[in-house]
Order: sequence, then structure tokens, then C-alpha cells
Amino acid sequence: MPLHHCELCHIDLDRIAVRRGGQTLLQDVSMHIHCGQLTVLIGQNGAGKTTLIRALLGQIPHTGLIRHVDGRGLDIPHLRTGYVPQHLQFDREMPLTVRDFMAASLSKRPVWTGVSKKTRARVDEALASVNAESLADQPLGRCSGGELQRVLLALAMNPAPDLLVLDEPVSGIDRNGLKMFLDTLLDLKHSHHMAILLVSHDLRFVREYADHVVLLDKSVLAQGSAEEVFASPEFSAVFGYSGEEEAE
Ligand SMILES: Nc1ncnc2c1ncn2[C@@H]1O[C@H](COP(=O)(O)OP(=O)(O)OP(=O)(O)O)[C@@H](O)[C@H]1O
Repeated sequence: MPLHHCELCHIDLDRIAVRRGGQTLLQDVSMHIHCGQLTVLIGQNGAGKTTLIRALLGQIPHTGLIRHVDGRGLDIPHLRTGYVPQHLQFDREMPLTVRDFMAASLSKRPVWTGVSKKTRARVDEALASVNAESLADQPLGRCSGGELQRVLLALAMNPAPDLLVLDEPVSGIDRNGLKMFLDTLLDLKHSHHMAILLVSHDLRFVREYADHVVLLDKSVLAQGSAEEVFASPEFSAVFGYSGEEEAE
């Protein structure tokens, strides 16, 4: 399927390849991630989705080009990236509230000096922007999977990035929580016109929410609208059933 160009800025991935431990994990991955759009990366376990995200974030070496380009095709320096990881490893017994955790992450001041009024206001605003203001005084260790994702999203949005990357942020969240999370993402997409790249295994929600879908298996097998990708022979070959069945 051809790449679609638009007049807006986008992140341009050109023939990205990653080799590790003598193995080719990604090869010839070319795609655009447009601002103002939710791009969803799908593919089976081990297809290389996390690897692509790590390459995008500069965490692992890759070949090929990653450019941030404006509507005229000119380079925009310094791509600001926000990242919501799959998991957060921490001691759940730690006596730390969501507000303290956010304050420690957003402020340069040592935690033991307390939270300044300015930081407190910034934390409250950040939590409110993801509909999580009620979590401020809750211990971090008591947050559910969905609540924790909101807190991490609030952090990734401060300051607002050009590209927000979320690696399967919704695993372990019930369907209502997932819908709430995706609705928050939609609000952010509209209010900030940022590019969002989301890895998801939930194909029903992909169909409902994605502006652009990329099917990955080491390289890009298909990309386009959800309808186009779900109807492609590549989709049936990867998932073992037609995307038309998924819609029923
Ligand atoms: N550091 C590494 N060295 C060698 N191989 C690796 C390394 N990291 C990941 N891999 C392999 O790369 C392949 C792609 O892994 P990756 O985690 O990117 O897949 P994924 O599509 O995100 O899978 P999932 O949907 O299960 O999260 C897997 O076969 C994995 O075993």
C-alpha cells in the first residue's frame, strides 16, 4: 500500500532496520506518523513493535533515518517525545502518593524539601488533563493498572511532546477503563494536535479509534486506514482470520 502524504507535519521513518545478537529484528520499516492522528501499530507477539518504539526513542541503535518534517518537507530539529511504558516496576509498599511521585518527576527540587505551591499546581493541572485529579492523594502502590497508566500519561504529557508513544498501555485494564483511556487520548490528540503512536493488541478498539494502522512483522506488511488493513490478505495471513470477521 502506498504511503499517504498530507500537508501537515509528520515523523518520517525511512528504511529503519535493527539488528541485535546477530538477528534481524526489523528490516526496511518505512512509515509516516502524522501529527493530529492516532497511528496504531499492530502485529503478533515478537513482531518487533517494542523494538521499533525503542529505536524511535533512541534507546537502541538502528540504521535508516528518523526525521521530523514540516508540511513543506523541511526538517524540524529536536523531536520532543513523550513515552508511556508497558509497565512500571516499583515497590508497591513505598509510602508515596501520586502527587509526591508526580512532583518528584516534574520538579528539579529534592523530594525531601517538600512540594512547592507552583509544582503542586502543575501536578494538579497535569492530573486534571487526564481526568485523574481524584488520584492525587492516593498512594501510588494502590493505583490500579488503569489509574497508573493515567498517571504515566500525565507525566508523558509534561511538557506536551510532538510525538506521544504508548506501548500497549492498556493491558490489564477492563473494557470501561480502556475506553476511558482511549477517549482521553482522543481529547489530547484534538487539543494538542500531536502525533500519537500506540501499540495495541485490542483489534476492536483499533478499528474504532485508529486514524492510521500499521501491520508489522519485522517490516511493514500493510498500512492504511483500519478498514484497508483489516481487509488486506496480509492481515488474514498474520492473524489467521479475516478482519471482516473481527467487525462482526
Ligand atoms: N535485546 C535483544 N536481543 C535479541 N533479540 C531481542 C532483543 N530484544 C527483543 N528481541 C527479540 O526481538 C523480537 C521482537 O521483540 P519485540 O519485543 O519488539 O516484539 P513485540 O512485537 O513488541 O512483541 P509483544 O507483542 O509480545 O510485546 C522477539 O523475537 C524478541 O525475542
